[in-house]
Amino acid sequence: MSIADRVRVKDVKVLSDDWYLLKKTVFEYRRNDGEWQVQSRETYDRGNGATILLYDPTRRTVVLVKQFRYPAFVSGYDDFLIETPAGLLDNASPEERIRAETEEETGFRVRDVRRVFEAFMSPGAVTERIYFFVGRYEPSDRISDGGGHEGEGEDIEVLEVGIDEALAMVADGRICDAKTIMLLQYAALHLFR
Ligand SMILES: Nc1nc2c(ncn2[C@@H]2O[C@H](COP(=O)(O)OP(=O)(O)O[C@H]3O[C@H](CO)[C@@H](O)[C@H](O)[C@@H]3O)[C@@H](O)[C@H]2O)c(=O)[nH]1
Ligand SMILES: [Mg+2]
Repeated sequence: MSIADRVRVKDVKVLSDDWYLLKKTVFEYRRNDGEWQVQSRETYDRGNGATILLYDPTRRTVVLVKQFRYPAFVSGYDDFLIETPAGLLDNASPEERIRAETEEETGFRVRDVRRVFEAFMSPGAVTERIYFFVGRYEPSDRISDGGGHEGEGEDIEVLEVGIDEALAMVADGRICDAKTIMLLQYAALHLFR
């Protein structure tokens, strides 16, 4: 049996269809006890995304990006956010997208990338699934400054940080972005010994 057999959509209202899409859906859900219950949920659809940890196991470093994030700012965070490079898929495959995005944001040309897991980041409200990658780099792989698209408002600083320092930044809160914490912990477990 599929979950689809337990959901009957009754009504879908588009609340906002601007940069991304916000809908309110009324549906019936069949509970574990067999009762059908009417529920209403808002879903915010920005498509799916991809993110990558570039790591150099020889020099024990990783590449991160630092940028202004308005939603974090309005949530009371008065600093730039330090993150792994990431981007929305925009109909491309996750691997295709992460290669292009890494180059745009960091200036590093990526060689081999490896998909390590995928995750819903906020499944109570946001439809987005993020595909997580890791890839090795060397200093000579840097072919431009990166920085993102100025015309789209991107103003990205590229950081190269030692893995131990990056993990210390997670511990003391200087890194507080979920995808970044997930990839750094993956790196501590599997990429750096
Ligand atoms: N005009 C306008 N531009 C927007 C809006 N929202 C985003 N943008 C612009 O759309 C572009 C999206 O850039 P990407 O690099 O593709 O995405 P991202 O913002 O880095 O998002 C990545 O990280 C997010 C946070 O972790 C992820 O949620 C997302 O999936 C992705 O991985 C950026 O230039 C951003 O400024 C908006 O409401 N209005
Ligand atoms: Mg981005």
